[in-house]
Amino acid sequence: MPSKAKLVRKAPAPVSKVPESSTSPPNSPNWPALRPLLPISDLALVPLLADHILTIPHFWTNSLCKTYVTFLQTLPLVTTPGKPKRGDAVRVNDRHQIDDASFAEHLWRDTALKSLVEAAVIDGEALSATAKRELWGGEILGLNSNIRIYRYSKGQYFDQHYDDSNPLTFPSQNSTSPVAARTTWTLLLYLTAPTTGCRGGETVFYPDAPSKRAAAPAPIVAELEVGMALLHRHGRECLLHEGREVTAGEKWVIRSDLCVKR
Ligand SMILES: O=C(O)CCC(=O)C(=O)O
Ligand SMILES: [Fe+2]
Repeated sequence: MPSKAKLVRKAPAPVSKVPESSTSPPNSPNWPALRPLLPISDLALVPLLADHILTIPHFWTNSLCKTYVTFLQTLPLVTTPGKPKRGDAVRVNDRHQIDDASFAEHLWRDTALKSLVEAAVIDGEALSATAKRELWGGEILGLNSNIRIYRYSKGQYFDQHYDDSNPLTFPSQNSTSPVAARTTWTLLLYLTAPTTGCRGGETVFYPDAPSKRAAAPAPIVAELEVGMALLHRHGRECLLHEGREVTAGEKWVIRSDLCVKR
């Protein structure tokens, strides 16, 4: 007979999840914990186009991205209906959209995002309070609770478009009444890249020509990198942009927006 000790099974290690809060919707997914992450000292805002496009390489680690792709595959994704509404860009991908203020808050506070955005050190220079307000479009509150998950498979893409700034109400930290807010920058977090077998899918920006007669500047290509976050200004100052067609593998993206006080 086996000894008692041998029969005692080790309890499975608890899977730590993003803790639920009162701001989780009833159908909130069981988001995996946001770790491992690199220390903030290893991360920085890197301009791709000054004042318009900033990236944070290695914002999420490869292993966290892998955990998320596995998890996100279990969510119900909706394939874009073939014909867009009038005025809407052609988006051909599979999407899961959820209003989840709790997850948005974790993505903001439990990662380096809040610190990097609030510190706004760009090219080694810390912006003044005024320059920060100008850059972010106001007093920063956090991330839009409207979380969008995109999966692009071979042949899928997001055609050229501009992202709108949207008015919304933001859950308040210290008072019960929500704060009037608006979105000012798009956040894209890439979970896959050529290193995971995804080809194509780059986000490409088309800056306006400086004058009618001037030639259009060269497009700016954000190459996919696993765990890289990209922020770009949207609303009135949004650059025309697209998600190029994926030609192999899958492109996975988490999208939210930076919100400021209205
Ligand atoms: O997937 C991309 O690269 C672009 C996504 C995008 O433009 C959007 O969500 O508005
Ligand atoms: Fe967009």
